[in-house]
Amino acid sequence: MTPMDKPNRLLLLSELRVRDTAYNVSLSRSLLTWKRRASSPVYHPFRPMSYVERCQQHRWRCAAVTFTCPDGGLCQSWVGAIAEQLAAITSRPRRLLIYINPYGGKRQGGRVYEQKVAPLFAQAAISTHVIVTEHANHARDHLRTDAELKKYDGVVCVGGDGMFSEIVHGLIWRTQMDSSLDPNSPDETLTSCSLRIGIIPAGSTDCICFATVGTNDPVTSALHIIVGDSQPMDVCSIHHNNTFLRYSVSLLGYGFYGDVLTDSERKRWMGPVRYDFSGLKMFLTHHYYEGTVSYLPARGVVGTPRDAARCRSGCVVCQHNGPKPSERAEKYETDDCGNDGDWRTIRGKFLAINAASMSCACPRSPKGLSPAAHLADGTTDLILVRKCSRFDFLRHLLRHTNKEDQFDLNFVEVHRVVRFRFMPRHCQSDSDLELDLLENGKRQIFGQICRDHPACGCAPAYSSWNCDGEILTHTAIDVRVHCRLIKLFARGIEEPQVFEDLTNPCAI
Ligand SMILES: CCCCCCCCCCCCC/C=C/[C@@H](O)[C@H](COP(=O)(O)O)NC(=O)CCCCC
Ligand SMILES: Nc1ncnc2c1ncn2[C@@H]1O[C@H](COP(=O)(O)OP(=O)(O)O)[C@@H](O)[C@H]1O
Ligand SMILES: [Ca+2]
Repeated sequence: MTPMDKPNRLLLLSELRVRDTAYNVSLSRSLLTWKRRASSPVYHPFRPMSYVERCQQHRWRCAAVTFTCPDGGLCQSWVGAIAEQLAAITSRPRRLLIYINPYGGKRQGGRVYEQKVAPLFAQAAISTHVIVTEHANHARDHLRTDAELKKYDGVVCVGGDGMFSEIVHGLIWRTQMDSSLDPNSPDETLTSCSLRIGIIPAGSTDCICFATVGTNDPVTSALHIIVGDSQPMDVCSIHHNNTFLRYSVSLLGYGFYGDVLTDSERKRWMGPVRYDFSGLKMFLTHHYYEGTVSYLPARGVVGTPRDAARCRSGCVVCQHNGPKPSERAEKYETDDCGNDGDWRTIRGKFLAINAASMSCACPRSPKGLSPAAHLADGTTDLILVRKCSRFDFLRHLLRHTNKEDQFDLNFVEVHRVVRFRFMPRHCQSDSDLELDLLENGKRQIFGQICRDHPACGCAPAYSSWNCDGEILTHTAIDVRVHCRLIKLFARGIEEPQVFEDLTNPCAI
């Protein structure tokens, strides 16, 4: 049962007991509730029943309750009715394909799964096929070609954002091949994946889990999978010269976040703390990059990146803007009869160019890179941080960790877009290239040396794109949002008031 569901028809209402305390217990379709009352006689025990209990900070736990009642027949009616209701819920997965990355985060993926998740899946009678990956892209390639997807109700990854990205790439690719679509065409309207994806967080940032559930807790994620939650999510496709490069669901970042990622990969032995070291180093290095950003603003959508409202469970903005706002991109281009359409262009020197297709909230930044971004509205928030002083950049970064608005600075701008392109300055045209050849050549040579010597002032001409934690091989890219291309076993972050009056909502 999701909090958005309407109250269901009442199926059973009885006075039952838990130990010596009497309760009015009611069962409606998939919702079991009990309220304390004063009462008496001899009671027959049911067998213990598991249910989901909400705890602090969006965590869920599995709890058990044993009811007793005065009459054996009534007891049977209750047990039968509950079993019948649970069997009737078709959204709950019965068979899952699970990939464990033993290499991500603190290298605890296997242990986390065996100790915290497998017992819950067994208790919920979910059958599993578990694959521990042996190398990078093992899960992606298995999903692309080998996996018998018809046998499963969902795919689960145990790992970080990089591991999730592998699953997304495998599933989207397979779905497009099955639909005879060409992933190399940036203008193709892609087919949404039917299988839902579950994330058991065991990586370094785990931003996709945090931003869709509200916490990075393996047990909570396992329970969202068991109750069969579903959260659609936007996906950006990234192309270079009509060649497909990658998909992105969270952060696509050039400049600061690209440099942090490139530097941190060399420090993977440090575990998740590598990002703090590389973050500090890249902040001190203070490289900026020149280039041109063009974008198509999102039109006809409700919501802006500066809204106070947040994307939460049952988000009305996502409901309003879906299901296919990404098609607006094509509409703009054709409406304007070959002109530039509604494309806007900005040239400049940037410390960071970030596209956040969701808030990108994570433990390092609980409100995220773009706090008002939406999971399933068909848009991405394009954040441009222009060249500024170190002090000002620090002010901007620190605002990711407190209540102040990180966009309320004169060197930062944010646009809600459906498509954008980036061209680094030195790729712009042959004449530009000739003019800059000498200078650029020097910079390239010194850039290599000077990465580790920020004081000498020589900056590299190019950064890399950080695409959900993976480094992109190209800098000039064409990015397009595909509305609701995938679905997660999640429901979005719940507002506290959603569950204050639903204390015992889900039987397992
Ligand atoms: C001086 C105070 C600085 C505070 C800056 C805080 C800003 C943090 C924003 C973090 C956004 C993270 C977006 C998520 C990116 C992940 O996809 C990616 C890979 O994750 P995983 O595979 O689980 O390792 N993580 C990163 O790129 C790390 C960025 C860290 C930046 C400091
Ligand atoms: N068995 C493996 N050995 C090495 N790398 C792997 C393996 N399985 C997956 N990977 C790769 O590990 C990288 C990091 O994975 P991820 O789960 O995101 O951890 P982290 O959050 O620590 O980056 C991803 O690029 C993924 O493709
Ligand atoms: Ca979005």
